[in-house]
Amino acid sequence: MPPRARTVLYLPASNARAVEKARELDVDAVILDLEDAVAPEAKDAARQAAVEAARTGGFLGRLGVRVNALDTEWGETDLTAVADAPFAFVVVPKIERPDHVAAVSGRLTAKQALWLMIETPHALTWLDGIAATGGPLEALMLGLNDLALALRTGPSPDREPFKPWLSATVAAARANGLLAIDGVFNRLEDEEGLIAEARQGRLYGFDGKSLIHPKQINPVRVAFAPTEAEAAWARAVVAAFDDPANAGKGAVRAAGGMVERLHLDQARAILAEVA
Ligand SMILES: CC(C)(COP(=O)(O)OP(=O)(O)OC[C@H]1O[C@@H](n2cnc3c(N)ncnc32)[C@H](O)[C@@H]1OP(=O)(O)O)[C@@H](O)C(=O)NCCC(=O)NCCSC(=O)C[C@H](O)C(=O)O
Ligand SMILES: [Mg+2]
Repeated sequence: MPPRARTVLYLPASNARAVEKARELDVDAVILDLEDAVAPEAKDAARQAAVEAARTGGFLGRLGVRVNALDTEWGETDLTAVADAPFAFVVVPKIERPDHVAAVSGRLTAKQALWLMIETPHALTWLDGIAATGGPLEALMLGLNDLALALRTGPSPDREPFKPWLSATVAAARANGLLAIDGVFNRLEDEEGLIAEARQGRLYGFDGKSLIHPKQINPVRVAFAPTEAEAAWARAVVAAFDDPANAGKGAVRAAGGMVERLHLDQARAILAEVA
């Protein structure tokens, strides 16, 4: 079972204050960014700061690092440095094809998982092959800022142009036992919009969402947790199958509808999330 990843917080590894703050934040995962959040002139210092932060430890969430794309001048140095540090996972951006994944997988330590950003048109066309590469691969993360740019999509309140890719990413992740992490929400002051987008992501099947600010943590954690109605449904399903009158039945009545044993598994999964 992959680890919980409802709340995944990015921060620039070059921002010492944010790194310090991230240690006390109750998130499922923290990603120290070496890529887009770090200016070119700060790349070397950020890499060093990330490695030091990992060695010092003390983060409540699992600690990951996002390296620069492997075809940039920093990618190779980043990968060598972070593979030598105690990061639980390494995020690689701008992956385009399955053979790119194989080149990275062999560079990580046995304890490091690999998370891949799906954020280029090529990655969309190679999605199934990328997701099936196995090895240390643990998660697919959508990079919707880069995708919007590359696909030339326009703004849409409901992420209309991305809907096929939201579904395809979740399907590729599910088919390969991976986590599916939704993209970031850029509008820092729009909590209502953040909640709506997080709920949409959960509806599409994502395990969690990428975050860029501490104030996004709580709304997203709540949006990804089972609702009271879902928990009530799950309790009713479990109770129905526990009822001796239903012993040996595959399909029974519960919560006003028909449920089968597959729903019992779903109900147990929901109750495990509530706990
Ligand atoms: C977006 C920000 C630049 C905003 O910064 P700022 O206005 O300075 O923040 P605040 O003053 O509101 O900060 C309040 C306190 O919280 C700390 N803080 C802020 N952000 C973070 C964070 N992400 N993690 C931890 N702590 C954070 C501040 O230090 C303040 O602390 P204190 O001094 O104690 O009050 C900034 O939030 C930021 O840099 N966010 C992260 C940006 C980032 O990492 N981007 C890269 C990943 S997203 C991406 O690339 C998407 C993908 O690739 C795609 O293509 O879509
Ligand atoms: Mg990106």
